[in-house]
Amino acid sequence: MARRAASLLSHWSSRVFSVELDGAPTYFAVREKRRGEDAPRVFDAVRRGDRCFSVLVWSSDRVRSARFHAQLKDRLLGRLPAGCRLSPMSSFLPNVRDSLIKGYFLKADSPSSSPTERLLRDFSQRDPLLVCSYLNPDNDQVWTQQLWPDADRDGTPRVLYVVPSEAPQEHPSTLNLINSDVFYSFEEAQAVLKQCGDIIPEAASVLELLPSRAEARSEPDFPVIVVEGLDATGKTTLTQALRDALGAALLPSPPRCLSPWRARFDQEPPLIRRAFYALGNYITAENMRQEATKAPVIVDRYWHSTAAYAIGTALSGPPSSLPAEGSEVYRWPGDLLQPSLVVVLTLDGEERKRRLRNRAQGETEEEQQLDHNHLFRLRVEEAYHRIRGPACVTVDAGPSADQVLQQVLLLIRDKCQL
Ligand SMILES: Nc1nc2c(ncn2[C@H]2C[C@H](O)[C@@H](COP(=O)(O)OP(=O)(O)OP(=O)(O)O)O2)c(=O)[nH]1
Ligand SMILES: Nc1ncnc2c1ncn2[C@@H]1O[C@H](COP(=O)(O)OP(=O)(O)O)[C@@H](O)[C@H]1O
Repeated sequence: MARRAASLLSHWSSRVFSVELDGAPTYFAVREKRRGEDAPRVFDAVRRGDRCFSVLVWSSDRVRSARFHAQLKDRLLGRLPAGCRLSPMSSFLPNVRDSLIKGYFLKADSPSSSPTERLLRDFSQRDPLLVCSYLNPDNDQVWTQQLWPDADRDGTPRVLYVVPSEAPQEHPSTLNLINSDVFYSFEEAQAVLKQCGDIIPEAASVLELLPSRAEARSEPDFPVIVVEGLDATGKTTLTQALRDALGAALLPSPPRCLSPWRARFDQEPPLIRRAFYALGNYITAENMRQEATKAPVIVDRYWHSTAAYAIGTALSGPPSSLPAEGSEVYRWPGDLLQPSLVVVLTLDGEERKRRLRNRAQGETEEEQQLDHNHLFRLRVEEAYHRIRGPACVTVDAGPSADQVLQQVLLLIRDKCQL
């Protein structure tokens, strides 16, 4: 830990800091020498003399960091003076994957800010946090950053000058998705749940249900068809009708064997939650392989949902903030069985809302988000269409249930020679 801390701090002035203001990232860096540039945008709304701070989560244990970061905002808001405003913040070394650390930038409630400062000192001594204070000592455009503890080993304060920084080509939260929001191998996802063993007892039960290893290759005798789409697009209706029309096996995802623990893992931060869903897909793949020796197989959600919801959740802003088409983020895991056909149902927003209202069952927290957060829904929809892997066909789910069924049956006959 000490070695990684030393490495983290030794590259500190090479880092870029990103603070989200009204949903848009602004950037700054820190330099040893004072340069007469304008103050970075993040200080625009700060009155002269106000104090600002940043709180970044850092621990050599990524599960501990993920869980601490998930609780950090509530912990800060629960104890900071009411006037403090938190903005999501991250810091990274340009083009260095796994260099991303996340937290919050906060503007103190008043120039005195001593209650805030006292609280942050208390936090920084107990928790896996890197705390910085920001000052503009001469009341001019120049701001300084002071990384706590206040001084280097030889006792001199480690004061750096804050300068504007260019936006990176790709925001590192994009590359950070890989194997922390979206998992591209059985082992990577399994490793996260193994790391959770001492804090989430249910992880052991899930690990016991996993296949001994992931086996992508398979020449099933019968086709495997996955139906994907946002909530209330008609997946359940269509998959049940396809099962009856084709005499097929119908597999849910996550698989039924994980149902007892789904709600428990839905409470966890993305790193853990997405590893859980990713492992569910590997169990479903085993079930597909077995069932496809006897009859066609229909699956309600699979890898597309896992990846699209993870990407849509991890990033913010409009679909243009997603990684470009062709990015490695959209690749299919090399060890995950590919279905014969993926049908993605699309539906007009108002009709989807109407169907959602008509549907008896409740909504998951993510389904509610889909409705309240228009941009989240657009990001998920766009991610669905950028994912590469098996043949993926978009079907308009607007017509009647029977018309959609007939259209998909024609597709299956055409693509799967069934
Ligand atoms: N099945 C599945 N759902 C995921 C995954 N990642 C996130 N989710 C979210 C998407 C939805 O908000 C919610 C859907 O859960 P289910 O598929 O069990 O429910 P259901 O099939 O009833 O969803 P639906 O509203 O019918 O599309 O879970 C994943 O990897 N698999
Ligand atoms: N093609 C369709 N036309 C009209 N209503 C539909 C159609 N398909 C499904 N529905 C209705 O819309 C609601 C959501 O359908 P459902 O199959 O549960 O979607 P999903 O599984 O994607 O959430 C249900 O009340 C269902 O009866």
